[in-house]
Amino acid sequence: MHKLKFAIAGCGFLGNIVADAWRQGLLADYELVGCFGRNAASTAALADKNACQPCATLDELLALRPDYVVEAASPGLLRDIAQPTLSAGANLIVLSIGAFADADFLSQIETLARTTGRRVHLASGAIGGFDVLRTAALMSAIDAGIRTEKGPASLRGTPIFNEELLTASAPSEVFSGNARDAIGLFPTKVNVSVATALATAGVAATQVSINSVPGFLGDDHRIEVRGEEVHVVVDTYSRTSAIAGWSVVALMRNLAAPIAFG
Ligand SMILES: NC(=O)C1=CN([C@@H]2O[C@H](COP(=O)(O)OP(=O)(O)OC[C@H]3O[C@@H](n4cnc5c(N)ncnc54)[C@H](O)[C@@H]3O)[C@@H](O)[C@H]2O)C=CC1
Ligand SMILES: O=C([O-])CC(=O)C(=O)O
Repeated sequence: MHKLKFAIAGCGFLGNIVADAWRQGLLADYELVGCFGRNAASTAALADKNACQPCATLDELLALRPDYVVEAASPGLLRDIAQPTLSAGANLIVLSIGAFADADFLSQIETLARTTGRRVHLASGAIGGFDVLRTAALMSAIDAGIRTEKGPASLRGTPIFNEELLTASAPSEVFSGNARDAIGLFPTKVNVSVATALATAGVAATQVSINSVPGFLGDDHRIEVRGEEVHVVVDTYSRTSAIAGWSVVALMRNLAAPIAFG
């Protein structure tokens, strides 16, 4: 059977979930040909475990002629690899969707995807329901928003963090604004808000509320869209971000399936 070739860019937590799923036989239509990352040890570890090629550069990875490159690294890496990947004839599967809050970058990649005949697939990540969200957005003007709850410790390292959040007894809203400002403040923590915005009202008009909830473990993302005839709520709780890696596995299965969703 002819297999589609895929490669992984970013050999951390989520990249390994995809590779592990492949090794366990859940991506039977694919061959994992290589992986790439800036951390040589984690790149070598993923390659060893999966008997694929460890690559020190994107060029090395693209020389393996993958049909799909799975980006599981960072918004910065997505910016670096999107153009060369499409130009080399590969399709992209993206987790660091926040990079597409930049309208110029988004439009440049959209144009390139059209001219190369390749596609960029946005993984559902830690949320979902893009089908019904996109449908609702077509039907009438909509109000769209996403309310995220996180434990205070997971906000450490962000500009809004302070130690008092750790001892607070009540939930508090630590950010309220639009999706563009949210990803600017939390570049690796709210890809979900940009994904929601791209599926609904756009990054300027999609409301984002981020809440610190004492004692909360994991993330809860509640997306709500109201139109003239429809009211959609998509609420996803996940104890860890593993769901985002698994969403790539589900997406890849759909891409290769004879009977597909969407
Ligand atoms: N769409 C969604 O719902 C979600 C998206 N994400 C995003 O997925 C991405 C991956 O997340 P994790 O696997 O948890 O991160 P991680 O930190 O465990 O792994 C990322 C790997 O990519 C490598 N990397 C990062 N930037 C790089 C660069 N510029 N060049 C080469 N290698 C680079 C790192 O060395 C690391 O090995 C992140 O951008 C994260 O924000 C995470 C959770 C949900
Ligand atoms: O894992 C999550 O719940 C969300 C997340 O990190 C992101 O959107 O980047």
